[in-house]
Formats: sequence, C-alpha cells, structure tokens
Amino acid sequence: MSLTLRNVSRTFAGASAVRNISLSVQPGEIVGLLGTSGCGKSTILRAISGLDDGYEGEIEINGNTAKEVHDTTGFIFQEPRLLPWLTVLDNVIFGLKGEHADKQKRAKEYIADVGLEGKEKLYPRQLSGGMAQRVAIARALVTSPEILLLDEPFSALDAFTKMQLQDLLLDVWKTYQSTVVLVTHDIDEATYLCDRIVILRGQPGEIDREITLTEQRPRKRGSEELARYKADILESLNLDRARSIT
Ligand SMILES: Nc1ncnc2c1ncn2[C@@H]1O[C@H](COP(=O)(O)OP(=O)(O)OP(=O)(O)O)[C@@H](O)[C@H]1O
Repeated sequence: MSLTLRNVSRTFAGASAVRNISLSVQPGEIVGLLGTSGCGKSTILRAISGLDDGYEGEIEINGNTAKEVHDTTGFIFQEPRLLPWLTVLDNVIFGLKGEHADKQKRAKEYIADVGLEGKEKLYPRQLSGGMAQRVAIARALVTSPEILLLDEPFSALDAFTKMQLQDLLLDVWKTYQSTVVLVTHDIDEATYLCDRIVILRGQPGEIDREITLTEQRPRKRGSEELARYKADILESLNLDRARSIT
C-alpha cells in the first residue's frame, strides 16, 4: 500500500501548522517523522489517517484520496486509549465487523501475537502501561490496516518496555508487511526502526531533509552505524552541542 503526500499544508485559525509537505512512502516501508515539538508531525499523521480532512494539497493511498479510504489505516497513539469498561478481548474486538465467533477468534490471534495470551479477560485497570500499549497495538492490527500510523507510541513507557515494544513492532511489521509512518522525538528509536527518516523543522513545519538508512535488520542498538546516523540527525536539528540560550 503506497502513500503519497503532495504539497500538503494545514492552517488552524489562520496560523500555518505545516507547509508544502511532499512525501512518498513505498509499500512495506517504515518512515519516521522526526522533529522538535510543534513542527507539525501529529498534524501530518492525522491528515493521512483521515481524522482531519481540513488540509490543502493531496494525500493518496494507493491512488485514492485519503479522504475516501481512511478505514485502511490503523492508528496507535502515545497513550493506549482503551475503553475501561471492556476487557482486553472486547477492546480488541471493538470496531471489528462480522460474526461474533469469527471476531473473537481473530482478536484472540492478535492478542497472542502481541504476547498477551491468557490476559483476554483482564480489564485495562489491571494492565501495566506496556501491556495496555500491546492491547492498543493488537486493536490497531486486527482490522488489517494497510498503513499503520504511530504517534509517539512508546514515549510514555519505561526504557526497557519501550525496547521490547519496538521489537514487537518489527515482528508484526514483518508478519503483516504493513506500511508504517512513525512520529517520534526519539532519535535512537528512529534509527533502530526506520528505513527512512524525514526531518521536519520550523513552525510551520517543513521537510528539512530525508535520510535513508541502509543498515540491514536486525539492527544492533548502540552500533557504530546507528551512532553515525544519530550524530548526523543531531547536527541537522542543531542539537549536536550545547548552545547558549541567551
Ligand atoms: N486542532 C488544532 N487547533 C489549533 N492548532 C493546532 C491544532 N492541532 C495542532 N495545532 C497547532 O499546529 C502546530 C503543530 O502541532 P502538532 O501537534 O502537529 O506538532 P508536533 O510536531 O506533533 O508536536 P509534539 O511533538 O509536541 O507533539 C502547533 O503549533 C499546534 O499548536
């Protein structure tokens, strides 16, 4: 499932949030949107998802405008956004169409895929943050979205859980061949996960540059290669050395 943005701009109450974003994402590619706070990363993701159709320019998913096909995207937010009165199983089933027995079977498979087999009957309040985010991942995947949109999906988690879920994302990506757009502030996360990193700058946000990562997977966290990409990105963001704020 390919994704194309052509000159996408978004203005809120007269203030420009992003300007002239053009981007092509190939089927099965993991593309990261990286940039400092307020440069419009979430705004771009919401436009791709169809949650926000107030943008100018064009967004195409496999040749159709995003406004027509938003049900082919799955969204994972920073916080899991589970329905507290529903069990893990019912949270994953919620929004699925079809016969109840089929939905249950399918939801259970995805719950197992994210490592939560046996936890189907628990309620959100009984889950750790990492477990809840696994449920959110299962819920996003269960509808077989062709494009997975992730808005800082691991940023509220502790460092260890974050690394586990990054690996889980790579596992499900391999299994389901999803096209992924990942919004993140985390340069290590971007270099570990992405085929390509799009660096946004400014307010309104514009694309500053794109970096294609040729590192084979599985990548090694802390490798020299990833460290080189990180240094390059820090320099692009003017964050490579301490700067006076006066
Ligand atoms: N619904 C909205 N109404 C008004 N302004 C908005 C709205 N959504 C976003 N903005 C503005 O658009 C700009 C970009 O916001 P956005 O949330 O996309 O940035 P971001 O790069 O994702 O930031 P962060 O990394 O802090 O989440 C900001 O100036 C924000 O205030």
